Amino acid sequence: MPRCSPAHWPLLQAALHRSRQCARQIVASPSHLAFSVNLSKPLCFELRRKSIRAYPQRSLRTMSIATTSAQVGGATPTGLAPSLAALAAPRAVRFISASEASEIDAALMSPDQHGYALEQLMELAGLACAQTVFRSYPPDTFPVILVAVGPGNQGGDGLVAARHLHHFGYNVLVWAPRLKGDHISRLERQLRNLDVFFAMADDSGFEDALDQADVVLDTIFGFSFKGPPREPFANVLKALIEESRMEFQMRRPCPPVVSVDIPSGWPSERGRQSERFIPEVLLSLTAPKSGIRSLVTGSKPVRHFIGGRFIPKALEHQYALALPAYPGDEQIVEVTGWEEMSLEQARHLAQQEMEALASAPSNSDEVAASTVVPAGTAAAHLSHQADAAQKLEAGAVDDQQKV
Ligand SMILES: NC(=O)C1=CN([C@@H]2O[C@H](COP(=O)(O)OP(=O)(O)OC[C@H]3O[C@@H](n4cnc5c(N)ncnc54)[C@H](OP(=O)(O)O)[C@@H]3O)[C@@H](O)[C@H]2O)[C@H](O)CC1
Repeated sequence: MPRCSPAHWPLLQAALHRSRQCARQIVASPSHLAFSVNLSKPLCFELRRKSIRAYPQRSLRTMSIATTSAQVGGATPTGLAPSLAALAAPRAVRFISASEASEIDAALMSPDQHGYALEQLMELAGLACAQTVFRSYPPDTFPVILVAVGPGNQGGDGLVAARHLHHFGYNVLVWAPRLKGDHISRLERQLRNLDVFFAMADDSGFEDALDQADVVLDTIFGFSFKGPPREPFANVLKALIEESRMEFQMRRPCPPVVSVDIPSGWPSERGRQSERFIPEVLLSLTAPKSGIRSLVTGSKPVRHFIGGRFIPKALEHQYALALPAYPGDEQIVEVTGWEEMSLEQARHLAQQEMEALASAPSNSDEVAASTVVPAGTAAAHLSHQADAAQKLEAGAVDDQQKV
């Protein structure tokens, strides 16, 4: 097994980065580090005194590097491992169908499987919505937000988001014509106690609020929308459809819209272009849905985030979700312009991660000290590590790198 010195780490990072390979699942202990690489193009690494050579090798499955904390310059392996994963994450997402999304929700909320309560997931989903708005349209430039709330769970996400957005410093207007159920009433109560403004629950209430808004959070319908829109939502959706927007633009430019999972009114799998409005930003909860493929990929993708940081690794593997790494403590990760990953590729990746996990150190001391670091905990170090790797790529990683 090769020995690794501190000088090798940036080179290894650069090699992974350059070859766009994926170090997905990392197992680290004070004395051992192992990670799997994306087997679409397996790599072997040869460590040299001052450089590292990477070359394709068919049979290689998991690379192991023996090291010690002393050898990595005092940095903890858990600190190093995530930066590798983040640097090398693949820039592709897998799209799931509406029925897969419902199945995943059911598994998350089954007491016998993952045990979540809907309210917990809604809270995290709503926080992700609020973070997406804040990241895309900060309140110093876009102080007034209209949150359009629908009758299902996505409407609940919207009410949670409205509360967070209030605390983030926005002036929040809520349009919510059909609030029902105990939990939804509690969320409404929380907002009313914060003096959040509720617009009249009809078309004119929506249009007045739209007139004042600098940005709109569209949480009317998610992946359970079916058939032609029914009142009281039909006219409001018309107002958001592009042609109606143009009329509106004669009075004032239409505010940008942030949609969740799928723009409201879009059929979740396919549908006519004329029935759609185009949001500026899309947040996919859990994983992108197949209905938004054309919106977020190709030559003119809208800004795209993934949120809903609550998927256990086992579930991610079961559905081959191939989720990207979330940076640090954030609830969203930006994936704008990422292309589609096929189901086959995603399954392959899931298989590799499971193998990497299975090949974790088995020695009892090591197991006790080891930490399984999912790629999702990785990217806190992303930007400065990426800069460092780019510089290294330009200079230190020389012609010895053959990939
Ligand atoms: N795991 C996660 O990522 C989570 C995501 N969440 C969010 O939940 C939605 C899906 O929630 P769901 O309640 O299943 O569905 P919707 O929010 O899309 O709305 C269903 C309601 O919409 C009504 N509906 C459906 N079609 C129409 C229509 N054509 N016209 C009018 N109204 C319509 C439907 O009414 P029915 O009478 O048909 O029952 C429902 O009332 C997901 O997208 C995420 O945003 C969860 O919050 C947490 C987990």
